[in-house]
Amino acid sequence: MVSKKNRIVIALGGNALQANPKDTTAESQLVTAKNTAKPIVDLIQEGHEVIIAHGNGPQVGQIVATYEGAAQVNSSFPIMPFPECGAMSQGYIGYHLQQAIREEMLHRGIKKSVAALVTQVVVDKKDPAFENPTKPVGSFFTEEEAQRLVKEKGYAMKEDAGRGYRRVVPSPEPIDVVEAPIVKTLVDAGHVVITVGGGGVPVVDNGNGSLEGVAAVIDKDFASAKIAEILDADYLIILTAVEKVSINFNKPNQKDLSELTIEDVQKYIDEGHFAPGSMLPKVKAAAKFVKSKPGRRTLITSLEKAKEGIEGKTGTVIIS
Ligand SMILES: Nc1ncnc2c1ncn2[C@@H]1O[C@H](COP(=O)(O)OP(=O)(O)O)[C@@H](O)[C@H]1O
Ligand SMILES: NC(=O)OP(=O)(O)O
Repeated sequence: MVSKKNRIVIALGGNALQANPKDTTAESQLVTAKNTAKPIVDLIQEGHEVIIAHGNGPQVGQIVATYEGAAQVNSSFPIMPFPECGAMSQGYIGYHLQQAIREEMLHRGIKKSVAALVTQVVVDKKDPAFENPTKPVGSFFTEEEAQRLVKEKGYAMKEDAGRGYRRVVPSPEPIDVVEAPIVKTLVDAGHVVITVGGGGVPVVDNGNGSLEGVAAVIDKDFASAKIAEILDADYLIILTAVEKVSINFNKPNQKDLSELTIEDVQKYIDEGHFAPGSMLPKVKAAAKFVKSKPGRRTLITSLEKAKEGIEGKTGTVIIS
């Protein structure tokens, strides 16, 4: 699929980075990051300019829950605001990715630097998403546990694509990436950049030159499409837990798709084939990026199949 030298934004799923939902330890995530680094460094080795974005749904939820748990044990322990937890998740995941990518590049004799940049993304404080939480964060719960959390903590809980119940938080649309000029400077200079982690820390512009963090989680697929547009990227590659996008997902008549036009995407969205909070934002972000300029393409595939997907052997390609 990717032949000549290109500028490529790779979006890594937060769930995909915690490959085993039963093992959400940092040690396990670092192992996944090391495996993830391989197909990323393949692209770097081929001479492509690579920018990495990543999700943080499970991780930010776990950070929030850790602070809440600590405050229950010791009331002098502060509750950490959501945007600060988002920034921590960027540091946590960015650290793993930069360590893994650096090591893989060193191993292959590639002399490049990699840096994770704490990135703020501007959202509209009047975005209707604030009234309707949709973004799943944190661990998966049974229906019973979810009902208890609604009662005890006032969380909004929703079923997540047949995998169990998760807390949901508002997910406003990304408008602008505050640090985009710095990302561009670093990429132009040949460095590998990890940015818009967790969709970026959501901030609103107060109109007086100051930015203020807000309690939300931006969808990293939309943030990735946004930074890809700003950087004039050729490709957006969304790596998640499934090899291909499907229609009739999880049903006996499930059909995996290899290629989708933006018209197909709209048709299947209208028919309700993509679960909100999981596959729906991916296909929407894919179509948005492809539509933004002729020649742009998006690939959606799994971390494990990334290499084959990039070689055009599997995955779902979205074209105009
Ligand atoms: N139509 C569909 N085709 C493929 N996967 C789907 C579909 N609808 C929902 N899904 C689910 O979406 C998941 C990807 O979303 P999610 O786990 O939120 O991604 P991320 O890797 O970005 O964290 C897949 O693993 C799958 O369980
Ligand atoms: N922020 C975000 O989109 O995270 P996930 O990829 O984990 O859903």
